[in-house]
Order: sequence, then structure tokens, then C-alpha cells
Amino acid sequence: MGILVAIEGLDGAGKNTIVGKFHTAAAGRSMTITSTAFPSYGSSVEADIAAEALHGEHGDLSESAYAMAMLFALDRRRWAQWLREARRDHDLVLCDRYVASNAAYSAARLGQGPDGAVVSWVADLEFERFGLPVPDHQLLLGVPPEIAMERAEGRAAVDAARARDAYERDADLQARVYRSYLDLVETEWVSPWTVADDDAAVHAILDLVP
Ligand SMILES: Nc1ncnc2c1ncn2[C@@H]1O[C@H](COP(=O)(O)OP(=O)(O)O)[C@@H](O)[C@H]1O
Ligand SMILES: Cc1cn([C@H]2C[C@H](O)[C@@H](COP(=O)(O)OP(=O)(O)O)O2)c(=O)[nH]c1=O
Repeated sequence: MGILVAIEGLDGAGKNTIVGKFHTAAAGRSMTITSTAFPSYGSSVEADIAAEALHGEHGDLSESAYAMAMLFALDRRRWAQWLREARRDHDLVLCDRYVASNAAYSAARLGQGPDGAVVSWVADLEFERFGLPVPDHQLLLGVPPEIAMERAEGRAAVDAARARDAYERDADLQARVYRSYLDLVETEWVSPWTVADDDAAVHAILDLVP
């Protein structure tokens, strides 16, 4: 039985990059590791519809914070059993975004705090009703909005497939999402958090593996 760790942060913070660093570092410590990423584009219709909405399709769908959160939650629900089995079979299971993404982005969109209605709704929906495992630990990449946005812009400039979506273009939203994440950290939302970046983050999390 290993630990399930959610990696959180803004668009462009470096989540995908750090997952690669975890795989390399885990090999050096001969521990078993597996990872996944949400939204799980290409393998679930809900994730694809959410992405299309964020890129301007489906009329005003992306205007509804609750509709978007439900799509992301339904996408994740498909992975509930995989996640439980992965934690049983590996020392470390990483999720590039997890339920806290839904909490942070929804709260930011609706102008609510960590005790607000949408954050409780997300936790109840995903953990209680959909049976997703509560993460053992959560890592917030402490990269502030200005830097994360620069990185996302740089990525979009070299890779047309990574054109920025409605959330990524909205500097004000990114600033509010970062604040929401810090609120979740401060209230230890659902499990303990570490705020770190780069190698320090990798070492801090690997040291938690039993
Ligand atoms: N520690 C870092 N320092 C500088 N640039 C980085 C760092 N980590 C990632 N990047 C770059 O920033 C961009 C976004 O990284 P990525 O891992 O795709 O972010 P995310 O998955 O959080 O959206 C990429 O172009 C990546 O090469
Ligand atoms: C997984 C997830 C993402 N999001 C948001 C965060 C991102 O801005 C957006 C798309 O996810 P993102 O991680 O940016 O996907 P990609 O980098 O592969 O395009 O959706 C939520 O609001 N809730 C969620 O549960």
C-alpha cells in the first residue's frame, strides 16, 4: 500500500514537468511509481467536452462554473477504481491535478472562500458520492500567477496543440485561483499539503513514501 499524492498549481506552473522528475527520482530510489493526469483527455467524453468548452465550443457551457466542475468530476469518476488499485500496487501514485483543482477553480470563479458552498459540494460529490480516494498528501507548486502565465504563453508559442484556453488567458482568474489554492493549504483541505517547487518539492514528497 503506497500513497496517493495530488500535484496542484496554476496552468503553466510546471505540474507535467515535475511528474517526469518524480519518475526519474523514484527509479533512483528503487520505488514503484505510477501517475495519471486530469482532465483525462482522449479517454473520456466528459474531459473532451470540457476542453472544447474552454476553447469556445458548445455556446455558453464554460460560463457555468457548476457545469464545468461536474464535467471534470464525471471524468475523474471513471478513474476511481484505477486509483484505488494503483495505490494498492505502487509505492507512489501521482495525479497531475485532482479534486482540489475543481475546488480551487470553482471557488475562484464564484468568488467563494474555502468554507463556501462550492468547495463543500465538490468534496461531497467526488469523495462521498463518486467514491474517489482522498489523497494522502497534496503538493501545491508555489509558482505565482505572473510566472505561470509566462510559462503557459511560452509553451503555447512553440506548440500549437497547447493553445491557451479561456482559463489560461484570464490573468484575473489565475490570480484568484492562486489565492484559492493558498486558502486550501491554510485550512489543510481534506489532507496535509506541501507548498514547494522543483527539486525541493520532489524530495519533500519522496521522503513521505513509507
Ligand atoms: N521549473 C521550471 N522552470 C522554468 N520553466 C519550467 C519549469 N517547469 C516547467 N517549465 C516550463 O513551463 C511550461 C509549463 O510547464 P508544464 O509542466 O507544462 O506546466 P503545467 O503542467 O503545470 O501546465 C513548459 O514550457 C515547461 O517547459
Ligand atoms: C482537472 C480539473 C481542471 N480544471 C481546470 C484547470 C485548467 O485551467 C483547465 C484544463 O486543465 P489543464 O490541466 O490546463 O489541462 P491541459 O493543461 O492538459 O490543457 O481545467 C478544473 O477546473 N477542475 C478540474 O477538476
